[in-house]
Amino acid sequence: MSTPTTSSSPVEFSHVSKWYGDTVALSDVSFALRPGVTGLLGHNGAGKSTSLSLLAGYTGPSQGSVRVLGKDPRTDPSVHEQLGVVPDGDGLWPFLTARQTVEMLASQRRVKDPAAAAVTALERVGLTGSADRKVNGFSKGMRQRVKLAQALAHDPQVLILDEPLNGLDPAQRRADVELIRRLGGEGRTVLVSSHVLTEVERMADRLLVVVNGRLVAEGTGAGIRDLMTDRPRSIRIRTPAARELGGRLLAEGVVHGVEIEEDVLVVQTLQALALAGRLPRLARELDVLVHRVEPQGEDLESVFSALTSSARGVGR
Ligand SMILES: Nc1ncnc2c1ncn2[C@@H]1O[C@H](COP(=O)(O)OP(=O)(O)OP(=O)(O)O)[C@@H](O)[C@H]1O
Repeated sequence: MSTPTTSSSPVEFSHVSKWYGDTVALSDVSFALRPGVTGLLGHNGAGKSTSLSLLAGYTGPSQGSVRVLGKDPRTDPSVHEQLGVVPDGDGLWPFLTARQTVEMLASQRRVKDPAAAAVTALERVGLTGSADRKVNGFSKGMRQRVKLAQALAHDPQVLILDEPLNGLDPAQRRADVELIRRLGGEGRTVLVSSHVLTEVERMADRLLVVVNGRLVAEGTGAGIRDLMTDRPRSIRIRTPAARELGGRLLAEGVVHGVEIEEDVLVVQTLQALALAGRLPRLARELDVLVHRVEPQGEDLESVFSALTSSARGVGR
């Protein structure tokens, strides 16, 4: 990886809007990335792929400006010598081997020794043993790895990864989360999109949250979660002492509603963090077991609708 060529942020979106006919995919989005991993979090159709396509130069903004290493990725092809992209779609040639696929891209990126670059990149993604097999017979997870190796082959300073964990099994996910973290730790600027909060949190130190084409929040995973703590939540607690615990939590005012179904206590609270602190202490005081605590409705839609209403003006 060569030294940064610009003193400003490696990646900048400035008042970017993008529309397709009547569809507004992005509306007045501004952010600047720094080295390390940033997560772009959003529900389906939020505008993640559009943002990444703009950064990759696949399309241009309707308004505003996009800069990668100070250059316009749409009009300045030299950006691609320092930019690696894992796109949303597959786009791999089925009749080429993994090695040929990666070498081909490395040549296009004017790498001095494409064969050596392919060896290194395939090793980084754990595909050395399958390097000479045709991509055609690869699983979804292996294909994702080939795409990642392609993106890494020219040792780029900036990496744009569109949902790179899609289609991977849990072990592959863990390995790729580690790899992506290491890439950020090496000083690269990595933007990785996802619609799963817990997943993107593990990869990224910083998150950008897009909802319906707008950037509604940015910050650490913990900071984003904090934005949600004062919203109503429903939490399911599996315990043989559901009645006893529910009564105490209600009496103490930590929850404002309880429902009991055999050994399951479902509580309504506006103070999820206070509850998280109080519950284990209360269980010890009452000498009762708590087997499992799980928030309900923690799907991204509910997170996002909470963020949209509470995070306006935060980080914008
Ligand atoms: N080429 C296109 N033509 C027309 N509309 C488009 C096009 N690309 C995206 N859109 C629309 O723009 C909006 C944002 O789409 P985008 O693909 O960026 O979202 P996303 O967050 O990546 O979603 P997903 O997770 O489903 O890929 C959507 O309403 C989508 O239908």
